[in-house]
Amino acid sequence: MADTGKSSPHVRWGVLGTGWISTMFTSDLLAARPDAPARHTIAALGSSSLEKGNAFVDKVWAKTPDQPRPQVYADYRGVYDDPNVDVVYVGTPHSLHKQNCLDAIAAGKHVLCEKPFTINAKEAQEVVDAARKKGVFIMEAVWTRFFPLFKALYEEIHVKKSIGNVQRFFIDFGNKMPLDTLPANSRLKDPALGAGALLDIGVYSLTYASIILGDFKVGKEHPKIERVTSSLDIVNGMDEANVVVLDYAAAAGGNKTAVCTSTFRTRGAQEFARIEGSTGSIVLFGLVVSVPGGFRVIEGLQPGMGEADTRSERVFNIEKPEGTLGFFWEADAVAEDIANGRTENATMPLDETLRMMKLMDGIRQAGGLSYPQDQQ
Ligand SMILES: NC(=O)C1=CN([C@@H]2O[C@H](COP(=O)(O)OP(=O)(O)OC[C@H]3O[C@@H](n4cnc5c(N)ncnc54)[C@H](OP(=O)(O)O)[C@@H]3O)[C@@H](O)[C@H]2O)C=CC1
Ligand SMILES: O=C1OC[C@@H](O)[C@H](O)[C@H]1O
Repeated sequence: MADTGKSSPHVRWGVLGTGWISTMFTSDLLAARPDAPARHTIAALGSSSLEKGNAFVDKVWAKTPDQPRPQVYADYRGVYDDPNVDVVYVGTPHSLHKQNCLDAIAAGKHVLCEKPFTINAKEAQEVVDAARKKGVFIMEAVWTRFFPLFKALYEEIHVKKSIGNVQRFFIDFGNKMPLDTLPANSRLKDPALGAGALLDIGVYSLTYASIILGDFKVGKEHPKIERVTSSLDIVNGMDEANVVVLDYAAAAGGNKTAVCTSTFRTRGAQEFARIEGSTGSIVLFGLVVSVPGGFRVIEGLQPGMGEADTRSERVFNIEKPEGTLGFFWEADAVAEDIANGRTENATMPLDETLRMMKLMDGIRQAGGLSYPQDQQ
């Protein structure tokens, strides 16, 4: 079991998959962080082959050779059955998440599963039910929620009330993908693997909108969304781009609208989102939507013609250790939860995952986008 001593919690991870996200997640956990609130060991790695697994370890551990190397397995079963693994990290394509989670749960492991949690809400419910029955911890890895950005935004919007009542929110996640040259079996192109902008990156735009317009409330506490309007641009069985408008009437203050877009066709701007309030606005910026860098608070409204400009501006920048992306924040939260015997995380509870999956199911249904898994 995870170390529950009084010192900082320590968890031993078993990673599934050797792709892009497993590389980034693992590198962040191995990076030196002197003030880290939790300790992480990568105890095991599951891959489709020993060759791939060992090549992954050689590459990822090159910068931190003193960190213990994991046991490498030529399948995922080895990770589920490894007694040195406390929590399984699912870094495989979306369509595999359900089975990987169910297998890890059946083996009694805690789970952190990449976003989107599953292909649809039905699959998500199956996994949630299994985890609850087994009594293990499970969370969807919506890592951006764990950035200090949202705590700082809460302070600005709800404590300092720097921009008055929030009225509108605009966000765009543009992530240009080389769709013409990617192989047909790429997870970004193959509908059977859950390809499409909504599930891959639209989930972030919807997450930000939910947090900002939903008064930072998750799961069953989340205010009702009065109307969802959307348009999916579907090519070869997947949405290459989408637009979703969320109208909230029941949020505090009422009548708030979010315009959320995501696309695989172009790279979005560095200033990716804007929160408009009755007395000011906040502009969010960063590398990409999933890796925010901070925000600018603009107190005061844009002057009208002939009016003096009385606005003032402040900037909040997110600090993190050199060379890291910020995956350690969600990993630390998982470690804290497991060490304290919790089976869900308060920032990203299972009801919030189910709510988001249902929201995306509805958007896909309205736009005529279905995956093979929807028929099962
Ligand atoms: N939080 C974040 O910022 C990000 C999250 N993600 C999420 O992580 C998941 C994986 O994405 P990403 O790492 O980009 O994907 P990759 O294609 O780069 O890697 C996926 C890995 O999964 C394993 N795998 C198992 N079955 C298959 C299959 N049928 N086809 C392809 N790979 C398979 C492979 O590892 P092996 O052969 O070693 O088993 C492969 O390397 C997705 O669900 C995505 O949404 C992705 C990027 C960023
Ligand atoms: O979660 C993600 O964020 C970054 C993107 O590059 C990636 O496709 C997506 O899965």
